[in-house]
Amino acid sequence: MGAKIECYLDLASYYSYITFTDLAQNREKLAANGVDIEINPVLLGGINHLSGNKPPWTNEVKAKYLKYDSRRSADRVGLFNIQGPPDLMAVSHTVSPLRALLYIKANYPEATFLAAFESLFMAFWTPPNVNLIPEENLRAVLQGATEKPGKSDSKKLFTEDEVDKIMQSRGQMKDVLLANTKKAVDLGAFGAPWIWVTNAKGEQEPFFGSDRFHHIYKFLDVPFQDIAVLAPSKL
Ligand SMILES: N[C@@H](CCC(=O)N[C@@H](CS)C(=O)NCC(=O)O)C(=O)O
Repeated sequence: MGAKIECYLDLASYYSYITFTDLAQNREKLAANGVDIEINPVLLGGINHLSGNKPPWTNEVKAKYLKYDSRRSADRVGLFNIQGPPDLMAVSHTVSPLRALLYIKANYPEATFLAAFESLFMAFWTPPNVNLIPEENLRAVLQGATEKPGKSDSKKLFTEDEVDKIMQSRGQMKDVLLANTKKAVDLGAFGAPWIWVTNAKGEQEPFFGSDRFHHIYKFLDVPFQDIAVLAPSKL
């Protein structure tokens, strides 16, 4: 097995979106360094349940801090317009869109799966924050999804018939979503993004969070630029 980054991500996880965006920006260079990326949809609620954890924002003190940290993290990857839905708890049970993504992953090219994932992330986290639980909302986002997410003038990802098929067939992916979620927990997950990395020597380690890429790249032994203080710039 070659070097690989396997990510376990939920649409309702803010830091999963940051991770997804960061990896999209580095995907080509990682491939050039012999590192494959695989994105696995999981239900964060299931991970929390199975691992005995709770979303950090349910703790008032953490929620206060996360206001700063989430904005800084989004700025770092260029997502300047995202914010949590006001009713995050109510819209977090993303089983239906995650199953749709799993169906797309199993039946379409990787680029289509990635563009669909990004379109759903964008809809969920960009005001006015689409609630993806009602069937008609999910259908509308898939219908509007394009090859370049956010650019309505680029080619549509799916025809109306294809959206119908995805909507009708997503129930088939029930067990796959469950298996992915359990697998993440078996790999040690207590939250998302959970990132399981295999290096060229075949060694494997887990990483938690969108802010661990310096550790991941060191473990993978790929060249990267680490955080370093520079001398003050001269005028
Ligand atoms: N420091 C991490 C935080 C990641 C994080 O808080 N993820 C949430 C979901 S969006 C979670 O599952 N947290 C579980 C925990 O903190 O125990 C990052 O920057 O990505």
